[in-house]
Amino acid sequence: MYAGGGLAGLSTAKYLADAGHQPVVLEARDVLGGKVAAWRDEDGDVYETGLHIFFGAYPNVQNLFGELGINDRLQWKEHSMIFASRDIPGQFSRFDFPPWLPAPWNGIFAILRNNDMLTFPEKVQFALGLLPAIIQGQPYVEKQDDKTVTEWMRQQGVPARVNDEVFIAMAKALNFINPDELSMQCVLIALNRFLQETHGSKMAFLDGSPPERLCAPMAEYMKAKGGEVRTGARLQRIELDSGGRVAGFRLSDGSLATADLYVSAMPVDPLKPLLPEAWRAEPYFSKLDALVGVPVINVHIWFDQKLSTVDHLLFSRSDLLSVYADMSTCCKEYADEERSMLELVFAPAEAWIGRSDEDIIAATMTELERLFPGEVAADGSKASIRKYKVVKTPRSVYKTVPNCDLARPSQRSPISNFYLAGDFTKQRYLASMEGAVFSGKLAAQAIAQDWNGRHVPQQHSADGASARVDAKLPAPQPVAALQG
Ligand SMILES: Cc1cc2nc3c(=O)[nH]c(=O)nc-3n(C[C@H](O)[C@H](O)[C@H](O)COP(=O)(O)OP(=O)(O)OC[C@H]3O[C@@H](n4cnc5c(N)ncnc54)[C@H](O)[C@@H]3O)c2cc1C
Repeated sequence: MYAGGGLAGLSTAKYLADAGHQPVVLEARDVLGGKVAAWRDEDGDVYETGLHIFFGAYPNVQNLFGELGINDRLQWKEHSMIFASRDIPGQFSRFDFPPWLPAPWNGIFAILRNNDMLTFPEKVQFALGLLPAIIQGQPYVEKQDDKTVTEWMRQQGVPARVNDEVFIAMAKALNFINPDELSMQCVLIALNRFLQETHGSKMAFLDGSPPERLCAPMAEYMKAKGGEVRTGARLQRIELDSGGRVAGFRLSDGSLATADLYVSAMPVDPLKPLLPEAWRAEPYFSKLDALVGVPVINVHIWFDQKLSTVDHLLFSRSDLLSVYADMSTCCKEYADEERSMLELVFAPAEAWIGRSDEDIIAATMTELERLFPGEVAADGSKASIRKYKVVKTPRSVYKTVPNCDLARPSQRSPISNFYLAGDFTKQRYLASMEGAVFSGKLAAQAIAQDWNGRHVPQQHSADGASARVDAKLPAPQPVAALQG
């Protein structure tokens, strides 16, 4: 029984269905996908919770697409990173990764070739700052969770301009916050993947609405194996038995959903208030208090004409915006040769999440004036807005501030019949679609290990006692089959 029909819940269910279980996914909303959820407006146009990019460094997502037979739905773009100029309106600067060079040389080549953003001495100083990470590897990366990106830059003697030119954009893209808040560990994890894997930073767009093009095939796959998906089924209380284990999920309609095993694949913010009092003293659960979702806003503007955009993700490097794309060019289902639809991530959004849609659109238009000086005017006197949609997520992915990595829980909880999945749970891919899918796979793997019928699993009880748990479930497939 799984609460949460985002990518983590669907991934857990998919991999447990593969292992012979009959998962039931309970999703509170009437749409699957969670942070990749999307809707259609009265014209049939899609608007989304977030502009989503898939990276080459997402092996579990790519395996999943392969297993579902939907590889062709990923629209891979040129291997480049494109940044708007901070000083010259309408100018862009590219980092092009040559296809004929393997990692890390393709990345080094791309950085050395770009002279618009950093000078050669600044690149050298940044590379020197990174030396400890290159020499000491993962232990060093983990230690950097105690400082922000800005603090790390200062400590390593990296010029402040490197922070301003590159890392404001990167921090906003990674976690919707600025580098003076983001943990340096987060940046090093991303850089590591991008520099170690030849295609790590290559980007793809899904070819249409995520609930239809990705979540539906996941749901169909597990349903074909005996699973079930119920939308509009909101978990309201976790009922316990006399031993402190889960006895059932009480739903908001008053019904009690029962099963052999329970998984929460909800985001950390709605999970915390649902944790039973009896579990709260356990550090595994109490430390979740340190994880808090960050606000973000996703803006869609449909224009009456085609703007001069490219078929790629763009880093806006503007104060209020993070990344954006012309979805009428980048995404097959949203294609329109005559008119643009810009999808833009508005971040940091703390000060804006309570503001009206009109205010947010007006602020976005002012930023767009700089990005499209010949085509967009804030007063709408150039390209006109046909319509817009603003989707606010007051608590999105967990805010990756220093020291919060320690609070991320493993998928196996101290309660023997309760597991966690979700991008915030411990896995090596941060809060991302890859992290969500991988967390589901790890939760399925933990369940398979604990309930494989060949041994009685250890109960990791809050009081440290080991209790017997009946292995009632069908024997799953070998655990190795679940690994990414
Ligand atoms: C604006 C934006 C842009 C993003 N861009 C990218 C990107 O480019 N690349 C990338 O990799 N990642 C990106 N992400 C992050 C990515 O979307 C998430 O990391 C991932 O989708 C999280 O999946 P999840 O299953 O862990 O959580 P969620 O998607 O939040 O799913 C949790 C589910 O639980 C449900 N739920 C909540 N409470 C209950 C309850 N009481 N009972 C039952 N169900 C409940 C929710 O409705 C939801 O469906 C972006 C996120 C946002 C918001």
